[in-house]
Amino acid sequence: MSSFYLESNPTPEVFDSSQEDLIVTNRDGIIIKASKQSGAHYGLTPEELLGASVYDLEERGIFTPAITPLVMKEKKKVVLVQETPSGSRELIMGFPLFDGAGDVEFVVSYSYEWSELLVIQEYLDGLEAEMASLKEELSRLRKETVETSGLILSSRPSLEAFSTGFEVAELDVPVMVYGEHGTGKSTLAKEIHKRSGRKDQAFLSLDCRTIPEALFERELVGDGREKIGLLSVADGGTLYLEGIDRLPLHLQTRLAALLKDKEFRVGDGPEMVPFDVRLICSAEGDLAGAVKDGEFLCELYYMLQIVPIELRPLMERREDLTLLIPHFLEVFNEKHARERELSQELFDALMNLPWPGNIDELQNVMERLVVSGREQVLRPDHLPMEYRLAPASTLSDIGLDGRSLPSILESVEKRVLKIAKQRYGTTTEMAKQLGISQPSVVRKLKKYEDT
Ligand SMILES: Nc1ncnc2c1ncn2[C@@H]1O[C@H](COP(=O)(O)OP(=O)(O)OP(=O)(O)O)[C@@H](O)[C@H]1O
Repeated sequence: MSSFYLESNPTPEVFDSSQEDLIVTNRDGIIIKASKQSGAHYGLTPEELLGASVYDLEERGIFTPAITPLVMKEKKKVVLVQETPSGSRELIMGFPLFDGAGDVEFVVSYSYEWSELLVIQEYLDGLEAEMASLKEELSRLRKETVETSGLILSSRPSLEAFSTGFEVAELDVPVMVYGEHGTGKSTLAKEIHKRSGRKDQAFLSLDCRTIPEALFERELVGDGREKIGLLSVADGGTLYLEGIDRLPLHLQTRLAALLKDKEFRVGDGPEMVPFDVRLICSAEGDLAGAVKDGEFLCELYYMLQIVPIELRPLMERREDLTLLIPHFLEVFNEKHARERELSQELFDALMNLPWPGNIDELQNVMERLVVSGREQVLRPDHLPMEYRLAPASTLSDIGLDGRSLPSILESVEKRVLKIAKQRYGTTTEMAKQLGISQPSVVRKLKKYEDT
């Protein structure tokens, strides 16, 4: 029941000055107030309406039908369409006004001419068309963001990783992407989505490394009020969970339950909402090892580890690096309207840096190079300070006086190891580049650690 209660006067001052078509009737159906605009649609003046009975007007075919009896009966707002004697159509809304005992004492009716509504309809149609074109634009933009053009896949490890991803893209199975920070895990996830049957739906990411624990579940399922969960927004699409290995155990349990049930409860409501989302996850660490150490839930591991793909560090993808350097030079030259070139020395230096931050780090250094200085040809000394390698030692730097050959060779070995560590980052790569075994590299590093 509507709750308009009548305090005293049902027809305040504002009613008399109203430009709208308003009529007030009492509970007997007698019109006790009629605004200046009322009656025009029925071919009557407001004065002719005042004191008339709506039942009479209905019988005379003027109000077809009258709204007051319906509001009296329903005791709530009623909306209907009237045919007027002139043949026009009116949309009428009637509201009850109640007395202190809760009975309908007056009925206020308000009418709009159909043609006015047509204007509103036209406006709504316009809005709808605008919405449709915005939706189209959004989906185009979404596709564009996902379409990461300019992929460089030249080394065997990256070719293998991406082609596995492309092969399984169409299969509706979870994918687990392993790799260090900045190796291209989210790029691969987007490529898989783009090539899957879900490509026209959303691709959303959630970074498990940075999301506060207390917000994780709310982020996924929403709160039933203002927050819509990712599982709803990405329904039919793909959800990329970054750094799943950093998710605390109790949230892993929650995630496993959600994935098992394929439905969730929003807020405190009784309703269970099903979802259909393909998961792609990434991890920097070794998940199998984490399972063994009791740090990763075995059940969740088996749910996610269907297609594991590994992206190797950039340092082990030299063929990619050779192309990524000129690629980013071109990208940033264009972005900053520069025409920088790389000297061969700088190119060699870039090729020999260890890039622990992988492609992200390379990208950052390339942008810094392009925007720094004024010279067109960039040299190694244009590199940010922390990337400039100490000049290679020459034998003349090594003190020979009074030293035995083994002691001099040890000094040389120590320097070589220091540079190799800086350049290649991992002991595996150092071993590969220096042509010795990895345990031998570890042993030598240990030997020179304290000297
Ligand atoms: N094969 C590639 N060719 C060209 N650019 C690439 C390639 N792979 C990744 N990139 C670019 O490298 C940057 C890092 O990639 P991405 O964000 O996918 O790495 P990530 O492993 O997901 O990083 P993080 O662990 O920090 O989330 C991005 O700017 C991306 O566009």
